[in-house]
Amino acid sequence: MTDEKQVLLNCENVVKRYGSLAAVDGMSLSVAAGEIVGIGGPNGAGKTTFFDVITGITPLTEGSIAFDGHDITGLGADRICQLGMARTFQLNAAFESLTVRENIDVATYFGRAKRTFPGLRLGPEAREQTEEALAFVGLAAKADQTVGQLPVLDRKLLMIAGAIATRPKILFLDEPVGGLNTTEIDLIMELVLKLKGEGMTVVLIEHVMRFLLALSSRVLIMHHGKKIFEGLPNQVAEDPVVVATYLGEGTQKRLKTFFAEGEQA
Ligand SMILES: Nc1ncnc2c1ncn2[C@@H]1O[C@H](COP(=O)(O)OP(=O)(O)OP(=O)(O)O)[C@@H](O)[C@H]1O
Repeated sequence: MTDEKQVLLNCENVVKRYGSLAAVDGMSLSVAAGEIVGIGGPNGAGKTTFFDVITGITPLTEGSIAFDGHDITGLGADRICQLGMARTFQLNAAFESLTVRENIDVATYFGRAKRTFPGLRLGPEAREQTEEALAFVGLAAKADQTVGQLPVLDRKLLMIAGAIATRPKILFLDEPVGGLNTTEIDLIMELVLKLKGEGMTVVLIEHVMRFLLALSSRVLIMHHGKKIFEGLPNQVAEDPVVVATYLGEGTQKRLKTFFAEGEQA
């Protein structure tokens, strides 16, 4: 569990209602600096909505969120980003007709408290943020390509680049490997480990359990807007409620083998 002194993010009893539907229904989560926390759960469990509420994309209905010494409950996404929180999206969101570099420039600009209006002008420090992010994810050689031409892997890398260009203290990744093949999944895994190596705190949502469980130091499983499990990665497949509502027996068996082989290695 997290040490009180190191807590970077603290969500308490967060509720998000859409009409009569409680998409997030009393979620609490503490994340310590340097942790990788994984969130899983069936489709429609409320995982993305929980990210949306934390990152200020949509206002919460009830509860409170503290981040890095600030009460961020009710703040907008730009202000929250400027305080050091960045995210990627499940869909490959990008400005299709802009180049890779221009897309990251937009993110860099969004993350800066001091913006130069009018127009999207970046000073030398902001330029450096964009170039660093490009290099970090390995997209520097494609910086001048139009995003519309990029394959799925590069689009995923682009979103991560945009997020880290804002120099966040915490990074939220929403299904960073959805739609990728095994080699590509491994590449993103390496990238997340590289970020962790640099001290980044990460919260990630993923259905690819191998990815989720290998990277996370702690895992939460959501169902109907609620947390139904919180524990170590190797405990997930042991939990009867998680197996019944999410994993199924086939995945449970595969995951048990995965951890047994890991222990032998
Ligand atoms: N803007 C919205 N308006 C109304 N209902 C919404 C809205 N956004 C999400 N929901 C509903 O909230 C519930 C949770 O959706 P959410 O996308 O957060 O789930 P999820 O766990 O991320 O699912 P997935 O794994 O499929 O991405 C769903 O029933 C969804 O239809």
